Amino acid sequence: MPKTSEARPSIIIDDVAKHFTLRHTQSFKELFISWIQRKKLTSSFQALDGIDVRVAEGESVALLGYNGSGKSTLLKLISGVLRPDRGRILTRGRVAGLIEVGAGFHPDLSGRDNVYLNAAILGMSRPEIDARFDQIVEFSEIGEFIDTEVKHYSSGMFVRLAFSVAIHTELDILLVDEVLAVGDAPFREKCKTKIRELVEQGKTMFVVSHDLGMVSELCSRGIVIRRGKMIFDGPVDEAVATLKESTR
Ligand SMILES: Nc1ncnc2c1ncn2[C@@H]1O[C@H](COP(=O)(O)OP(=O)(O)OP(=O)(O)O)[C@@H](O)[C@H]1O
Repeated sequence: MPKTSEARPSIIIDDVAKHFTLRHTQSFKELFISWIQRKKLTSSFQALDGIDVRVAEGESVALLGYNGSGKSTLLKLISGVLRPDRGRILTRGRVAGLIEVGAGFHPDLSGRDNVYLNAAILGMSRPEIDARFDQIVEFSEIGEFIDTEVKHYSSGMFVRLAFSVAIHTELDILLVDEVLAVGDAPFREKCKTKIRELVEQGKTMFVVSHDLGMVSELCSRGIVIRRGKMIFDGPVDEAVATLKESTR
């Protein structure tokens, strides 16, 4: 599918800014001393500023940047977990976020129960989950551990199950934050294949990763963020080069 700006927009990010308030006290004593000394108890940190992005339906976009540049914050804004201070974010269709993977997982529940719980959170009905349950488990390769409480899972198993649930839901936009780094090599390959399939089906993909080889393979477009500002938006190879040339 040609990735032109004439395609229907899937995500519109319009002059978005987000700040966080940083606290500088821990205990009541510190709070009291700061108050006596008239020291500021908090400061404001601008995590994102003036972000303008339009993503067309079916585009796969890599979000690149060094640690703390604001990538996860932007994905959380797109998914609606956070709200921008300024600007607006519009998304078309259902957004499935692999952001804080397993955030909806309950450690004391079995893999099976967590599949039902998370798929329901992602908007699937009970009959839909019943129909896809075997596929979800098969893709995750959890096998006989599906009835074990997830607190006994390894971190890779946990991510595999969470990823599998998310990609088997009915989605239009998939937000992927670094999860692919956690699975082992065979699973990563399988995820890449699945992501390519989803892109071919016209789904929109926003991928955050430090694995530049992988994002170059999966994405056609790259956006580079440095200290909360967008410094590049264009072909993914040029985005990777821009990142490598830039400093934190
Ligand atoms: N809830 C919060 N409260 C205060 N500061 C925050 C909060 N969330 C993020 N930040 C700060 O905002 C900045 C951007 O964080 P973010 O997680 O978006 O970076 P990132 O580019 O995803 O980094 P990484 O590559 O390390 O995952 C960081 O300095 C972080 O400390």
